[in-house]
Amino acid sequence: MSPAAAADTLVSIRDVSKVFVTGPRRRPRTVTAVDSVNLEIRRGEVFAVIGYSGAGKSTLVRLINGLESITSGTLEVAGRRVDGRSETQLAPIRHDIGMIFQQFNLFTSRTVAGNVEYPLKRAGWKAEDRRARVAELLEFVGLTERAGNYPEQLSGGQKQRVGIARALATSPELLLADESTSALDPETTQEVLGLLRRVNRELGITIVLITHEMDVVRAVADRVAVMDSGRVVEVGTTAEVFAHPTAETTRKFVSSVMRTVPRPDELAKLRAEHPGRLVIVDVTDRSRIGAVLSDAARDGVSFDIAFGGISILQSQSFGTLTLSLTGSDDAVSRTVHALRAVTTVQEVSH
Ligand SMILES: Nc1ncnc2c1ncn2[C@@H]1O[C@H](COP(=O)(O)OP(=O)(O)OP(=O)(O)O)[C@@H](O)[C@H]1O
Repeated sequence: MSPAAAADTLVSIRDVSKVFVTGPRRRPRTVTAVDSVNLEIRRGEVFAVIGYSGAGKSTLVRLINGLESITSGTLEVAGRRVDGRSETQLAPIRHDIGMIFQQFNLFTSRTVAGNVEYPLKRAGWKAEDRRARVAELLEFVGLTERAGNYPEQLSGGQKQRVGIARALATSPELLLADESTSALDPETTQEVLGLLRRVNRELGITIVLITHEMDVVRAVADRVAVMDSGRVVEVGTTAEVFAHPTAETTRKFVSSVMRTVPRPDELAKLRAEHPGRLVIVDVTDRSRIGAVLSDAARDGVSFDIAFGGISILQSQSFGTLTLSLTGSDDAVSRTVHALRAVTTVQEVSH
């Protein structure tokens, strides 16, 4: 790795595995929760880890802050080794890492201010400094008025905002968010995601966010890793992964929020309705499909849009269109050829 790349990396995960041993001592069973994972998480990014239940997401995140011990491999946060450290050695590293949880994990017997103040007390801050810091944090998350309330008096979204304020108290460089919006309704989810975006942009804090919802990835993540059975099966910018998912699991996730390609049963129906040659074309900012189709019209080829969808993600257009092309065989072939020159074309066989 070049020194510049190293400076950019906040979390470096190299060939990391975690094996749990469960069951009775006579017949132990092993579960490889994280399997030979390699990831570099860059300073300042929002990095999402997505996967179905049991994929190993929570375990991976718990390895990052040393809540679980690493079975093999090396893991560094801000250049400091996390693997093979004692609890005492982990303390200063954890100081740099905040964490928020699905069930908020607030102290029910402490007020909102008391919850946010807690890590400052542990870090040995003076009462006066603690008061000022708590006020600043509550203002940032918009809960100044709620300082004296107890968690049970708050909505789910407000509780998570307290969780965020508490996690930020000691100014960590990294925030780990484990299914931080899964217990919330869609509107509150958007509100909490908006706050996480501010944490990232205004405070410059790197965020590693675990989720099983592709909508959450789309809303906030710069890059995403897809996990399946303990392995990272795909990693890329959110736009790349949405536009060109390669792993089967990723395709399923993307189609859960974006379905621009017809299913096989829908294709049969489209074929029956559209007598022309059916092709599925990728639409991106660079593909000049409109220009090709205008030329095709001059060549006697007409087209119908049978299926499709185009969306914008991280300011880039992406999607697909299923086109039905009609005209002489030669002219239609010329059009398909011209489309291939500007984008990816998938022929739908008859
Ligand atoms: N403490 C543990 N002891 C034994 N097995 C565990 C332990 N923690 C996790 N596992 C197993 O490791 C695998 C990965 O679990 P993990 O919780 O990391 O997945 P996940 O993707 O976060 O799923 P979820 O979204 O349901 O939390 C699962 O098979 C799980 O049963």
